[in-house]
Amino acid sequence: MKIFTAEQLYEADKITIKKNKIASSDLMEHAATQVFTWIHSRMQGAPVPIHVFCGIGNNGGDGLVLGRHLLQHGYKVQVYVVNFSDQRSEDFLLNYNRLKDAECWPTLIKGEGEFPKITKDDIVVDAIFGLGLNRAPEGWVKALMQHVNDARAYTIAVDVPSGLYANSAPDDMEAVVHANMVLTFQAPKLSFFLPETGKFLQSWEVLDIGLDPEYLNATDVTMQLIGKQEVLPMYVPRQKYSHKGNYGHSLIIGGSFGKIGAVSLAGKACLTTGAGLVTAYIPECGYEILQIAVPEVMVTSDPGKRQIADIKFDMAPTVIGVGPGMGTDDQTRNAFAEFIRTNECPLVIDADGLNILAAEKELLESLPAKTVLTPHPGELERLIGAWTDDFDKLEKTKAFAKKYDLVIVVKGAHSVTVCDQKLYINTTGNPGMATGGSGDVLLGMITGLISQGYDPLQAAVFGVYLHGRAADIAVNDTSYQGLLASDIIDYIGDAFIDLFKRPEPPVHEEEGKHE
Ligand SMILES: NC(=O)C1=CN([C@@H]2O[C@H](COP(=O)(O)OP(=O)(O)OC[C@H]3O[C@@H](n4cnc5c(N)ncnc54)[C@H](OP(=O)(O)O)[C@@H]3O)[C@@H](O)[C@H]2O)[C@@H](O)CC1
Ligand SMILES: Nc1ncnc2c1ncn2[C@@H]1O[C@H](COP(=O)(O)OP(=O)(O)O)[C@@H](O)[C@H]1O
Ligand SMILES: [K+]
Repeated sequence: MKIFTAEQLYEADKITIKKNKIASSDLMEHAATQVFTWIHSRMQGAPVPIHVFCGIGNNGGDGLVLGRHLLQHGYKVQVYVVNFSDQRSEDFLLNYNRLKDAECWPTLIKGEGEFPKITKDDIVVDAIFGLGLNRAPEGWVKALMQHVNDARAYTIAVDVPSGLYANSAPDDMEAVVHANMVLTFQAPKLSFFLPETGKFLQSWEVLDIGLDPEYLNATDVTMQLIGKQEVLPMYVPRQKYSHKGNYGHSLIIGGSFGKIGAVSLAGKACLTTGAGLVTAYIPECGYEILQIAVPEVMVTSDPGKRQIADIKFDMAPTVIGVGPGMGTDDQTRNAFAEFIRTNECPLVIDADGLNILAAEKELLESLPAKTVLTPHPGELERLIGAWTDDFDKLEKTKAFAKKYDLVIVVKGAHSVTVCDQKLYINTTGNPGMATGGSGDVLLGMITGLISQGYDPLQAAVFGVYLHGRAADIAVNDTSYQGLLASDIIDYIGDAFIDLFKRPEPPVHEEEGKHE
């Protein structure tokens, strides 16, 4: 799914109005009616008090339209105008008058003494600020937002939680509405997926408000949300007459005394994702451990007993995954540096491989084009330096990826793959994955996909998707707490099968009956 910037959405707005010869108020009516339908289909007329807070721009206008529909359907609704300015947008005014014609007089809020009482069993609709926010809300407006947050009522934000920008960090983290649900127009916004801003919402849904599909299809975006629809076209089926030689030979380099498990996880994940052959290159101490732990993986041992000391192997791998459990001992560091200087094979690098690269930045110049790096935030910071906020982090990662021609997977709740100035934001995965070893599994999976012929960007995007999806299926059996990295491997097969499952048809109230 495409993620548009606020500017692109404003442009789509204009084009839709012009092309369809409609008034902007028609678009507002349509958009806000979708919000109404969403709420109405869930509340079914329940007499729960609904507080609709409207700003004075078009986001507020949406709130007024919604208020009118709720009222006309008999809901217990109170509409407030958050009067932070005496200006009003044209469509706000139009809908203000329509609301009055429907015999509803919104309450004007002009200061702190005028905040309404909200209980936690009420419903709040936040239509204070939308995409037009251009500075931090201050004074009593900020206090009102905090009043809403303190009430802990179920809060539905229209388009965006007020105080949040679509594609930059809020100026004041205290001046943002916390939304249980965001009903966002036409496309999700980048800020929904980054840790510092995503925390302001629990869930989101896109409402199709009918913006011009031709414009939306033709407009190039630099950000994409990656779900099943996006990865399915990447999937390459297995051929009937193929043999293991068709699916590549992966080499996994890593491990040290006490951390052989990291290689065993990566090697097994690599095979389970479909690599034809996998060899592990590890220090001598891990030889028997690995042979016993994963019999399908072949093992070559390094001359170093407890850590890698000199990376030399007698084979021609299709791809090399390097770093898990490797350590950063001086000997290992020298061996890794020498390996990077002479290597020409495609690479996927994680963990200590990244730490050594961060300490010896000149090595970055020797990486093959489109080498995949999979840093967690700590490793990323060592590589690219500190950032001011999540958006700055992505900009810096883009610049770094461009400079060295890399594919970088910024790992997190929504892992973001960065390549050629574009962002691919993953939608699968869950907090159960915050457990030791899950990154090793990811390295193995991406390596396994490159081994089979996926290009590095596709391997990263598809690998991150499958990794998260496997964990999402696994937690049905394991719980979040009980999920281990090895469980993710056990469910990789289910994640592949799931690619071809259609969503269940909606169930009617009569249990078990499908439409
Ligand atoms: N795009 C679409 O497809 C469609 C969009 N629609 C809806 O329009 C929404 C965008 O509406 P919008 O442009 O009128 O901006 P909105 O967020 O209501 O408010 C801006 C107002 O607030 C002010 N202001 C800003 N920051 C401030 C601050 N910190 N503290 C105080 N004031 C501040 C600013 O004025 P200023 O003071 O800067 O002169 C301005 O008056 C969008 O999110 C969606 O809900 C749908 O109806 C139809 C289809
Ligand atoms: N809260 C979360 N939601 C979704 N995915 C997560 C979450 N926490 C961690 N992950 C995923 O788990 C993996 C953790 O990797 P990493 O930190 O390198 O772990 P380790 O070093 O223990 O192997 C990443 O792919 C990350 O995206
Ligand atoms: K809002």
